[in-house]
Amino acid sequence: MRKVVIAGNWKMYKTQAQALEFLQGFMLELDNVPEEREIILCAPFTDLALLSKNLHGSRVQLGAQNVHWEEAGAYTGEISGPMLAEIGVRYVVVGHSERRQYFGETDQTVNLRLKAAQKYGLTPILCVGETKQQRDAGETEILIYTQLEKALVGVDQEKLIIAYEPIWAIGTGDTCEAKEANRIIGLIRSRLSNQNVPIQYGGSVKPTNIDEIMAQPEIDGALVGGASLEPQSFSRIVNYQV
Ligand SMILES: O=C(CO)COP(=O)(O)O
Repeated sequence: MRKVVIAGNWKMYKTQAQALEFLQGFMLELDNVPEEREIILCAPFTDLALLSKNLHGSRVQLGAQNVHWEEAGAYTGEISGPMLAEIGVRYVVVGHSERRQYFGETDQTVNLRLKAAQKYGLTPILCVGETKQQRDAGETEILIYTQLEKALVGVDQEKLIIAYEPIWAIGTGDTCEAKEANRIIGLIRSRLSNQNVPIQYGGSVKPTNIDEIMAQPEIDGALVGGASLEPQSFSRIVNYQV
């Protein structure tokens, strides 16, 4: 059985005060969420220790948005797996398109980060997805296969989540049709050796489209940006109706 995993990616939003305010509203809305749904908040580094304390004993797990491949070293501005694990972080987003686009992330560095995450006990959420230009050129499948192949060399598929995030659907309100997301996610699964890897959809997931997305047989969850910032909208998403 594949696990359902709903993760919020807060990106570069929320001071500690704002993170606490979010929890006050959000935690009240989880009572009816079926137990088998994994709920993760991927927060900025400065929020993680505080969130860890406040989420202790709750069902909400903590994720980071990046991890370096070395245990320690002269890497100004980076963060290591042991630093994250020590404060209770369990997941980490790796290879998000914003990191690839603005911070020079490549399939090779994605691969290094995935292996490091696993080495230090974190479950990585690997993001893959095409640009509008690549989609229009009919290159979606080959691009995703290449991203997967290069990212997954030496990676343990027992401790992995994948998120299909078409770049043209991120932050645009332009969601990928649920059926098309389902098709691509099926193709991603066909390239994996472990058929139990949860595969999420990400890109303009909202309270208004989550039910249709989660109704798709191949889609195991969502990676949610903007709509994870408000307690009401993210709680509606984790409370999706089947
Ligand atoms: O990038 C995303 C999640 O990682 C998606 O962002 P939006 O939900 O804001 O489109």
